[in-house]
Amino acid sequence: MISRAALRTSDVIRQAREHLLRGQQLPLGMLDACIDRSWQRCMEHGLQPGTRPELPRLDSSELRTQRETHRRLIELADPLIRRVAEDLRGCQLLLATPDATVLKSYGQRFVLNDRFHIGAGINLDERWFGTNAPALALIERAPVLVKSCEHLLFPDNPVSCVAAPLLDLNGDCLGLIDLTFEADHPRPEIFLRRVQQLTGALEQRLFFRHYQQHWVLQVHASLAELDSVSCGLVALNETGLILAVDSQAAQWLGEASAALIGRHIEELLGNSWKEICRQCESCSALLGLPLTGGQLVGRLNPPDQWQPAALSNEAIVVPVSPEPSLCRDLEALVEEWPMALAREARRASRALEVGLPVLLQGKTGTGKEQLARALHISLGEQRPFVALNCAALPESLIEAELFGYGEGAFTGARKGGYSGRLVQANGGTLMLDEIGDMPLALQARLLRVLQERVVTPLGDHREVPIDCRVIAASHRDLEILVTAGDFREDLYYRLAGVVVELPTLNEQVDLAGQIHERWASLCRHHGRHLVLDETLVERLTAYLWPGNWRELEHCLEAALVGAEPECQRLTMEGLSPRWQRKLTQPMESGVDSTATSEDVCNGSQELREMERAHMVRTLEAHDGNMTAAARALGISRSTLYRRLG
Ligand SMILES: Nc1ncnc2c1ncn2[C@@H]1O[C@H](COP(=O)(O)OP(=O)(O)OP(=O)(O)O)[C@@H](O)[C@H]1O
Repeated sequence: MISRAALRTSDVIRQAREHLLRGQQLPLGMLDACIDRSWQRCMEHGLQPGTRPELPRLDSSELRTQRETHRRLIELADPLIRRVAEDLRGCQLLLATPDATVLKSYGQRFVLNDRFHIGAGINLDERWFGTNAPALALIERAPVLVKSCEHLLFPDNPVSCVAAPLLDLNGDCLGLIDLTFEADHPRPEIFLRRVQQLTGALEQRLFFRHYQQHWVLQVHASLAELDSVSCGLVALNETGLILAVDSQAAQWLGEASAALIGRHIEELLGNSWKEICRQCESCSALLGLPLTGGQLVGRLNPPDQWQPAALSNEAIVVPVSPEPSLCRDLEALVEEWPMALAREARRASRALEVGLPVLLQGKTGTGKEQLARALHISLGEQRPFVALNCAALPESLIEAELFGYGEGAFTGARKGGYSGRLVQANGGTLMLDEIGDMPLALQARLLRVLQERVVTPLGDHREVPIDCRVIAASHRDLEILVTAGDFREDLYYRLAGVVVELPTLNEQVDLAGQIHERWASLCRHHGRHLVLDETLVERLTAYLWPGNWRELEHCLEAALVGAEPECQRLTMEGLSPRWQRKLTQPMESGVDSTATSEDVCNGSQELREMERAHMVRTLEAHDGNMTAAARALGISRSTLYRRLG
């Protein structure tokens, strides 16, 4: 289907459309077979080229209900699709239900024609939308490519799309993933492969999840490919009997799944099952599989992925001992801050003191952790400060890490169990960093703990009372996440006792003054006395600083410690070539997508007007949804409000 569809030229497809409009039968083979079938079905539904259909679209509460219904699908697919969307700039990815209702949209937002944009809440059923990749993938139960001109009702639309269904272990359809890209892309089959890889990876994840209490054998002909989507998976019970075989494994093993299920793995491996299990008592083991017809490589994964080694891995836990530079007393920290912000920080400190939670919001490097530590210190230095980065922990470990577990809670649990970060923070402060990245299912458990103030460790029925102050932080706007259904509203209100929004460097009222302050403090710290050249300061203030304070600090400190001993004034020439380049080409400097919008906003009145018009258009394209529009523009929602205000 891939190559044949790719070979169809738009001229041939146009001719086919004309045949259809004249009521003539299409010559056999003129269209790709699945497109042909789809066009025939569309005609039977009364659709034909030129039909302008009314598309059903869910309102926000209906969409929330759909998302709740398909919560498991979203939790499974969301992180992977996000990653692909970040990779494939300029493409749009959709996650949809088995009846083609779009649950979420990622990346670019394409508009099909002046009437519809593709986004969450629309339903792409063939009966009203005509030929399209999501509908076809569901009907054909296979990956499909639908080129721009093959969309029966929208032949002049600017996009082509590929889609693949996501099947569960029984072969039932859980949903689908669509990838939409510009129609003139020369190699659409690349996207088809990408979407197949994505659904393949998700199906493997489902298999591992389903059989997490069992042994899972990965098989492939090549060691290098053992972790790829082309590897096959076999689930085994504790005695080595085969419980399930996925389609890839059946291919590698050269037999139908049904013929393999119920047989003993020793028949395939030649080794004793006991011996193999002993090899991988604490971790997965690599095996050579001497099979008739050739040698395969395998990896046998023991039941339950939660290994004690992984749980005690300190690298995934934010260290409890604070970095010296981050440990500043609250008053010293807010001394130079704008008055309103300093007032908010003091308010947060008072709130924390009486047990109210504090939420710190701000882009990366805006000083959330620094403020959290200062707030903690203002309560009394003797108490523990426990920071947990919710984004850095694998999803399967967060629960054990937060709530702890009892002895023998699962295979390989530490002797004596583990108290968990919440209990460790007892009497002190718990910082839940990047809380916006916490999976929805865990949010529910955390909410219960915060309400009831007791923790029940995994595998243990005893309740442990906890008494700690909570500071949550996120670079993502939690209100936006709540609106999008990605963060629980009730948890948001539980955490947002006092909200402090930390401004980006570009939002500082007196950035030049702040740069001088920071420079003076660094000079004191390093015992140097260099003057900052004013032309350089101008360049520094014009730069966008996507990494905020952290980036500024790196830039200034590197220049200071690298300056010649006799140097008295730091000018542009004193900076590294990389920094000189960044500061002279500010528009290109941004890895950060805020660069374009922000930079234009700093420009002339005319540019500002153009920027505003662009924002209004984007907002309209997103049905007035500020969250979605801000995301599409690559700026924060508050920035969007401000710029439009
Ligand atoms: N107001 C400030 N003045 C000067 N330096 C600051 C200020 N705020 C933060 N910094 C410095 O910026 C760096 C980053 O701060 P911090 O780690 O607190 O930011 P963050 O918002 O938690 O970042 P991330 O979200 O990436 O974890 C630190 O080295 C800190 O000392």
